[in-house]
Amino acid sequence: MARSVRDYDESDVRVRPGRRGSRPRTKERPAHREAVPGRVVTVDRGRYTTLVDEDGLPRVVLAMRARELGRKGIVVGDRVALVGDVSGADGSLARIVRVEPRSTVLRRTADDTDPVERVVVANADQLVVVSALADPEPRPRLIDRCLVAAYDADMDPLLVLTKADLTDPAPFLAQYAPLSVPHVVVARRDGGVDGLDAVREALAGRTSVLVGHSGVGKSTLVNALVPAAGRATGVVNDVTGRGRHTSTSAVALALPDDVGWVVDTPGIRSFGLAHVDPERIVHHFPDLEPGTADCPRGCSHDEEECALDAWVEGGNAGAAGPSRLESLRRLLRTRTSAAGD
Ligand SMILES: Nc1nc2c(ncn2[C@@H]2O[C@H](COP(=O)(O)OP(=O)(O)OP(=O)(O)O)[C@@H](O)[C@H]2O)c(=O)[nH]1
Ligand SMILES: [Zn+2]
Repeated sequence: MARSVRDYDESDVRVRPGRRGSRPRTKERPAHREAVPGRVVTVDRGRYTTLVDEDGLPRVVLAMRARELGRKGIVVGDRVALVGDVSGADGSLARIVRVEPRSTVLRRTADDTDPVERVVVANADQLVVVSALADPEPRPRLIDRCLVAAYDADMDPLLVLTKADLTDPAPFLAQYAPLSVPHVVVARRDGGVDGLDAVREALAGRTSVLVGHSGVGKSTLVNALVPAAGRATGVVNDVTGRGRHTSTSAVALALPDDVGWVVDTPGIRSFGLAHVDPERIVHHFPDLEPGTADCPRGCSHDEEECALDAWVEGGNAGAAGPSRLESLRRLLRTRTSAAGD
């Protein structure tokens, strides 16, 4: 994580540009008021568990929000500046004085228990939709909704299809082929996970949010990818003193060898799509997008006057044009279909 001190502007933050790792890392380090950068790994009832890596020895630092932050939300994945006791020692509590600008935000849909649509993860660049090929059956409408959420958030989607040992993945893949979404197929073999290397490769160098409904094998995957996942959660719980981690908050886990992050999202089943602008989705179909030039103003791209039909019929999007347009419209329609299914 790059240390960024250039623009700390809080009055109680003393800026010392260019110094890095000059203090010895000891548990006894006194409280000080100089901001250090950290990344939020989980949020639980007003306590933020952050990972601070000043000198290549990452440590878990528990923090609360500073008053001067006002009502600004802090979510998993946020890069923050911490002051106060940033030692990470037992019982210590730092303060978050700044939230760095976010590169992306992923919002969860409003639901029965919480009517407000909320940002759940910041700064992720890939949305990994985990789906079983069987047991439970894939839910294409839910997958489509996740793809739309990814496109809207400017995140790259990745499909991870589990349980290929139970059924042939070909029919499912055929259904998704026109979207050309990257995918990885995994299966259980000899007590291990077959295809794990391909998943690792797809996650390398990225911050990936994993979503998937219950039973698809997401935990199995996370545990295989991050052998220390259980332990990491344990550390978090030691620090927060809250016992077993039962919250439904997302948890960011560092992949071994520092090759990226995965954010596990236990409680997130769907996304709010009502306000998604069709143009943001079409933008991910570069073969079709130029054809919208002749559309009427405010075209939904799913109406009679839409210019895309003529564009595709004219062969402008190649042989795959018709199926691509059909898939695009299928995604556009998820915005109005029921959430969560
Ligand atoms: N046959 C087969 N079973 C699998 C595979 N991956 C996971 N499972 C099984 O599927 C069940 C669900 O796996 P989990 O990893 O707990 O699924 P999850 O998505 O985390 O589900 P929740 O914990 O309910 O959120 C378990 O019994 C796993 O052993 C696979 O590739 N093939
Ligand atoms: Zn149109």
